[in-house]
Amino acid sequence: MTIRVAIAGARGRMGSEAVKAVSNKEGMELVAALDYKHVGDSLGELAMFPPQLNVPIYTNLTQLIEDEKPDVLIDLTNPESVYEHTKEALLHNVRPVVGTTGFTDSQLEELKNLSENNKVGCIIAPNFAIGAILMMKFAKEAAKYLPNVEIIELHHDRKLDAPSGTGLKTAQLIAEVRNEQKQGHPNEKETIAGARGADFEGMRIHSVRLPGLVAHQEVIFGGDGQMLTIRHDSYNRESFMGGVLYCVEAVMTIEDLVYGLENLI
Ligand SMILES: NC(=O)C1=CN([C@@H]2O[C@H](COP(=O)(O)OP(=O)(O)OC[C@H]3O[C@@H](n4cnc5c(N)ncnc54)[C@H](O)[C@@H]3O)[C@@H](O)[C@H]2O)C=CC1
Ligand SMILES: O=C(O)C1=N[C@H](C(=O)O)C[C@H](O)C1
Repeated sequence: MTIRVAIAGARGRMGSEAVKAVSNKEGMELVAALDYKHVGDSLGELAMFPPQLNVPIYTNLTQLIEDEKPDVLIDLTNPESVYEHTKEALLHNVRPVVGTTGFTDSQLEELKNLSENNKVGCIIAPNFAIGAILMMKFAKEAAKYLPNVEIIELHHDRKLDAPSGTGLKTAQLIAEVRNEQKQGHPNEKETIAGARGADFEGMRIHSVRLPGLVAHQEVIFGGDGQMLTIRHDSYNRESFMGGVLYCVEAVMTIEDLVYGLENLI
């Protein structure tokens, strides 16, 4: 069976890479793109894609679903749009594979309920790169033995959300095995607000944004006379595509919402 795939955010940094990956994947057909420009055009009319890419661009998701009947919607848009897209897809029995970050806890909860009640599979993956998944798994394991930990995530300066979805997910996984604890000196004071980073159950998350970066993270553990650093680097967006294609296949086999690829591999 060929999986009919639509991509929201197809003109973006991740979306355009996903267009290439899905178009070249046997067993998948790219049937439509959603973006908020170029309605009625096909992707092949845009300079960034090969002219033979005859895939219609929609600006309205409901219309896209009605016309093109995708099995899967890959969302690579932005924190403002992703929740509505995912909900809309689930309500129309289209299975979302979501890479976009920036969900609130209540949005995740609501989508989980919707996915389970409608028995429509959904994968929300803050990071599709296998190395990043392993970094998170190893960090969770290390935190059982070294509970003093800080996260430094580093990204390109076009990124909208901070901390990154990966930084947040790493902190959530560590919190599953670590009791909440305040780190640093009990009387420490910030003389410039934010100097100690964001506080997640006493764990500090620091967000660096610079041109030249793609997506990088260090999880640093301190112990008596020792330090452990677990680091992952994505040097390009191809690094995420194996995970994207894996999720498109996997989402066809599940009937609930999976948050994080570490739950599937
Ligand atoms: N899960 C993962 O492994 C990864 C996730 N990301 C996430 O993917 C998202 C996209 O990242 P980039 O590609 O760097 O961003 P980008 O800004 O390059 O692309 C976003 C695209 O979405 C489109 N868009 C925005 N609102 C829309 C709407 N309402 N309807 C349709 N299209 C809309 C924009 O026109 C643009 O083409 C971000 O949330 C980022 O954090 C990025 C890299 C890896
Ligand atoms: O915006 C990005 O680029 C990335 N976003 C995701 C995140 O917020 O963790 C995944 C990856 O780090 C790249």
